[in-house]
Amino acid sequence: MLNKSIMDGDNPDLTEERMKGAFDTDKMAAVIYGSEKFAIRRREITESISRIPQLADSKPFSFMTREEKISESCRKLSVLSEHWNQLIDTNNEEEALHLYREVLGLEGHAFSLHETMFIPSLVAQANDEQQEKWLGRAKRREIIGCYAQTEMGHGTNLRALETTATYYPSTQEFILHTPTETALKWWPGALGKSSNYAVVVADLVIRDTHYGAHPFMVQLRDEKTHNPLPGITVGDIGPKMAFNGADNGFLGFNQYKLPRDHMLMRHSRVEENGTYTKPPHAKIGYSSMVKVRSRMAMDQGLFMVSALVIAVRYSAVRRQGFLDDKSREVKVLDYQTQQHRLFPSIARAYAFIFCGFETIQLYDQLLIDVKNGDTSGMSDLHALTSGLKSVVTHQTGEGIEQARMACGGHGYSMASYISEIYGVAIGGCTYEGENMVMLLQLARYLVKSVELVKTGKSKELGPMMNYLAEPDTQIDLTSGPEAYVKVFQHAARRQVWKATDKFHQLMESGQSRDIAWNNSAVELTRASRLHTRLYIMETFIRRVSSISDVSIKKVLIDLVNVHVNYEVLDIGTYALEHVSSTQLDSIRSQLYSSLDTLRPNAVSLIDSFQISDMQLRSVLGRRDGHVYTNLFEWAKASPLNQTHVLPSVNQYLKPMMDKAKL
Ligand SMILES: CC(C)(COP(=O)(O)OP(=O)(O)OC[C@H]1O[C@@H](n2cnc3c(N)ncnc32)[C@H](O)[C@@H]1OP(=O)(O)O)[C@@H](O)C(=O)NCCC(=O)NCCSC(=O)/C=C/CCCCCCCCCCCCC(=O)O
Ligand SMILES: Cc1cc2nc3c(=O)[nH]c(=O)nc-3n(C[C@H](O)[C@H](O)[C@H](O)COP(=O)(O)OP(=O)(O)OC[C@H]3O[C@@H](n4cnc5c(N)ncnc54)[C@H](O)[C@@H]3O)c2cc1C
Repeated sequence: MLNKSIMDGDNPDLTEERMKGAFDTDKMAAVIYGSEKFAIRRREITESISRIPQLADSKPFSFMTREEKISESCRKLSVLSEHWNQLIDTNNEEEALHLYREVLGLEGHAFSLHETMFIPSLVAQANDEQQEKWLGRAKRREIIGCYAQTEMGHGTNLRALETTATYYPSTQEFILHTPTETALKWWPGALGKSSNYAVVVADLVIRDTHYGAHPFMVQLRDEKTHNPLPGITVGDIGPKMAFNGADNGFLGFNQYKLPRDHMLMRHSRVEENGTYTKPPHAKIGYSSMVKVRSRMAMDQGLFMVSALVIAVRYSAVRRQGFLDDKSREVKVLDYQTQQHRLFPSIARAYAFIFCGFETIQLYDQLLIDVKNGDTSGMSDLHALTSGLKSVVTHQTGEGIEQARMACGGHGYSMASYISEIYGVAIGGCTYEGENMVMLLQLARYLVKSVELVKTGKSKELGPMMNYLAEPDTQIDLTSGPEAYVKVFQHAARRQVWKATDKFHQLMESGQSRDIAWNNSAVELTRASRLHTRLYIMETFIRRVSSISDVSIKKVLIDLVNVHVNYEVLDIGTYALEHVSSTQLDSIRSQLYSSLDTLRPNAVSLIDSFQISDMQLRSVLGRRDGHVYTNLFEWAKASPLNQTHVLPSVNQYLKPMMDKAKL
């Protein structure tokens, strides 16, 4: 069987789609998840979870209050604690993330930041003795940690953080203090109620000299009672647009004492007498953010896929209107507009995930290099991940919203669960650095690269930057996807140079650097987006070219064709400077025919992600495709439907109507 999702009793429309698939979905899963071994492990973990009934949701998330969601995830975490070693290799981050996604979902939980930022901060920033003291405890989950950096008044501008950590050689202690209301830590995930420890980022002060943001390991709560320790004010910041299973929190310090060895000292040090040793790279303390940004292409790709699994399956069973055959309504997936709405996002999701693999590996390598004293790769990865997190979060938001609309009215219902996926995913446009700000970080790197070319130092260009020094050439669009890469290179190069020239001209006209930068900022962000989209396209093509299995490669080439045609048309205003409007018309025709080519494999392409019904938490997107029965059952389970007459009717509406009758 080529599509491993075929089951007796499924909706025949979906079975028909699965029969049409021209490739083996297990083999595709191995490509998506990087190896056959991991794809198998994912399935095994999912299977093992299904044998532990206490790990199932006690009721649909959409019917739970925020308090119930938090309690439910804590209940499951306590069940999981009995099964960790039997379910996963606890040293394998990807296995742990898969387990969390299955059992706890995407709405957040007590350990949301423990694995993603707290432990990585200890790994990257704590010295060997500190790791000896805390890392094992954190990994065994004896303590729960989070990452507390953002303050109510400042998130983006780290240099303006107000929380101080002042060192006193006489007592060999730091005093952590929150000098103003705006200095309250505000937003850290799992800080409010769950965590008893935090990596706190504070301005290091020694003898009135401010050394800027540094990380400190801080105990927040008593390990026996879980009460906040004296000098600490901590709580939950309230409900959010989504992600309400997490207790994002606030935190204030009132002259809170911290032993000297609680500053994380792998890279910078404060000696007993207050002597400060600076780190080998000024931004090395920012590594936890780079770690998360390097994961975001993968994580956002998976968010988009979840919405697409729902929308594509639903579109294959939803019949509405007629095409040729007037005896039976068509599957809405047969409409060109529906395909145009969904298939380019499927292509982007694959592309993001392939990019994500690369950037995760680049971060892991950087960690090793930095440990060995080599910080030379930091700027490259910072620039790359800054652009990538901004582009993928924005496009993921767009893709998920299109998926919702593609499900018509039912997409708007919580039964689809798409609104929750959307709400969680677009948080990524903000966290780990607001998107515009991060695009401008990449732009700094791009501008410097142009300056290298201008001053004859092209040899010093970083990875991916050589195209900035190349001349424009004729593009032969019949020569395959590489020609589309050339279009993107031309468009990105032109925009990067244009934005840089504008910035330089404004400075030459007398504007200060900062003002000239601000007056060029929109053009600079456009340059960063084009550069990043070029990187995504190149990575996608490179990954697909490396595949040896013929049937897998064939369908992925079809997907690449959708991608390159769609992307070039999407940057039409930039591309027009390099391709004629007649060529754009021909790209348009190719896009429509590539949608057609992909159509028979659409369901198998999204089934290949092997996202279980449990993980998807969507009534509309279930594997069995019995949409209408499932939807009705779900609505009947709504708390509002547990009585025929609601108390509020008796209390307010009936008396009001009765009064009106008098
Ligand atoms: C970078 C800043 C914007 C500026 O920093 P600053 O110090 O002021 O720097 P400048 O003086 O301007 O100089 C810039 C130069 O420095 C270089 N630089 C900057 N950063 C780096 C770096 N990291 N490495 C190398 N070099 C760097 C830069 O290139 C410049 O160089 P040059 O001068 O041009 O040569 C900084 O202020 C900043 O980073 N701001 C952003 C702040 C930020 O990102 N905050 C993040 C806070 S933490 C957070 O947000 C956490 C969120 C967690 C969310 C997790 C939620 C998960 C939800 C998903 C649920 C999924 C569930 C599924 C299950 C599961 O997976 O668990
Ligand atoms: C779901 C979620 C989870 C989070 N988790 C954590 C966590 O675990 N730990 C933690 O410490 N923090 C966390 N945060 C906080 C998050 O990191 C910050 O909100 C984020 O970095 C953005 O900073 P800000 O809120 O200060 O935005 P602001 O910087 O105030 O952004 C407001 C506007 O100003 C613009 N702007 C600001 N500066 C510039 C500039 N220099 N140039 C151009 N435009 C600019 C932005 O583009 C934006 O349009 C979380 C946030 C969310 C939403």
